[in-house]
Amino acid sequence: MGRKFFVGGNWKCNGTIEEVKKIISILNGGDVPSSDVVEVVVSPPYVFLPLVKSELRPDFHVAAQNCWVKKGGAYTGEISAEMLVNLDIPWVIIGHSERRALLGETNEFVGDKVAYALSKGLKVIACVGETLEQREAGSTMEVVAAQTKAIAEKISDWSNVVIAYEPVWAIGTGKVATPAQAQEVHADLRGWLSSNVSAEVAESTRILYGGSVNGANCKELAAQPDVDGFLVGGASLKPEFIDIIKAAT
Ligand SMILES: CCCS(=O)(=O)CCC(=O)O
Repeated sequence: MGRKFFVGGNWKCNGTIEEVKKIISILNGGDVPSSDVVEVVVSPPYVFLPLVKSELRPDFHVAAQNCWVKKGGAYTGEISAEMLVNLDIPWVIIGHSERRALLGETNEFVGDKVAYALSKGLKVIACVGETLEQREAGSTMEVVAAQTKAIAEKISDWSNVVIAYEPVWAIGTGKVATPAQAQEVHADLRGWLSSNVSAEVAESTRILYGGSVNGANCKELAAQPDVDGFLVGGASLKPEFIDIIKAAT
């Protein structure tokens, strides 16, 4: 059985209710393949989660951009896994590079958060990826394997995990990995899963590409055998997000 194509939209915006409602309207009017062909999940800033959940078309789903885990009884004021469950928000993005770089989220902490979110019944988009310096040093796969290992050490059930490979140097920069670069890392990552987790997990786990995906480059990226979809930034706030969903193969 093939892996269902997955398109996530990460609405990293300082938006207003009016802007969010406009995006919802664009999505609700979009002519896209059925949910049997492509799984669509959009991730607004926390404050808009209930609004998007209530107004978004039923064949699209909602994710939070992070969740906090109860550590020593304190929350950071962000949204917790338990609150997402209470709000009936099924997905959460964990380990985004901006949190790793700016908030010091370590590989182990990301692994703990993935395990905790899964334990509460959430589905997780787990982000991994290297910086430009790490790529130029030739350590891309070493970095991505270590990030994935930290997750693999904390979970046993991968059925609710999607991995998003984000070359940090392509996020919000307009630089995009070439299809060959994306395919190489995705294939190596799938090989790592096969060797270190299981052939079944390697075969069934969707690996998304994220980093300046747009309506112009999505088709060629989607044609790569180990690219199972996208986690889209800026373009997910625009009508071209419908075109990216249509790139589903
Ligand atoms: C894997 C995360 C990708 S993302 O959500 O940061 C969007 C990347 C972009 O800005 O194009």
